Amino acid sequence: MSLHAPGLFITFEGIDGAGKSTHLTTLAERLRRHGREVTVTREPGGTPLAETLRECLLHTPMDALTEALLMFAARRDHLRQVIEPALAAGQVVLCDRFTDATFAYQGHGRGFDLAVLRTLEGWVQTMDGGFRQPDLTLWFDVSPAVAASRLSGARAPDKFESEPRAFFDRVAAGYAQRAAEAPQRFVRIDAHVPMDDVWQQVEAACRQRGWLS
Ligand SMILES: Nc1ncnc2c1ncn2[C@@H]1O[C@H](COP(=O)(O)OP(=O)(O)O)[C@@H](O)[C@H]1O
Ligand SMILES: Cc1cn([C@H]2C[C@H](O)[C@@H](COP(=O)(O)OP(=O)(O)O)O2)c(=O)[nH]c1=O
Repeated sequence: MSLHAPGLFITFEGIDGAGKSTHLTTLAERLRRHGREVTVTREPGGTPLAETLRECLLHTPMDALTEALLMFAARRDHLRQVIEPALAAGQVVLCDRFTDATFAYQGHGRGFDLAVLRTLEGWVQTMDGGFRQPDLTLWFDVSPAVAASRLSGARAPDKFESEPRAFFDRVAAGYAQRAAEAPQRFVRIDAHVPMDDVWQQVEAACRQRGWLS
């Protein structure tokens, strides 16, 4: 019999300014109070190598294939060094973005070939124990106009946040498509509403699965 609860892999997705980081922090606190060990991490990033790649990805212009390859290279290192060991130890891994972001941003935002992304997803997420996908993806769905108003003045925009509104319209449509393709993995969170109401939806998704009481 396992000595600890099974690991859980929960990803947070949505356009910049949707409220992912805010609610990831709250969920981490709640799960810890509920007795779980929680690893909080992010993509691109989460390991020294992946954080180095993040710096390039967020600030250096490059073509869409280069961007997709670096995203997946960072992801492979992150899976091997952080995510898989934490899951094997029975922890909850809360990850700010994962592969759905690559489909939404590089695929739909930049118009890069989705079939190539599917191939890369298959290679990169095949681990010793099988194909790794999140147990749950919380998709913070908010209109690009609302997200932009939340971000304005909040922080200096990076390469992606500097993209025009039309880019974020495509990214948002990309998330909707990924969610429609995997309805058992995705939960749509209506992120237009006040923070407390957003949190209620996150909490409900976790309670339904028995992860919070
Ligand atoms: N539901 C909400 N209503 C109003 N403001 C919000 C809401 N959720 C987050 N914010 C604010 O919007 C900004 C961006 O939130 P953040 O969690 O950093 O988004 P993301 O991680 O998705 O980019 C922050 O200033 C945050 O306080
Ligand atoms: C994981 C990932 C992120 N991104 C982009 C989306 C974000 O604009 C950016 C960094 O994500 P994020 O950490 O959410 O930025 P911030 O710290 O400013 O909130 O990287 C991709 O384009 N593809 C990906 O696969």
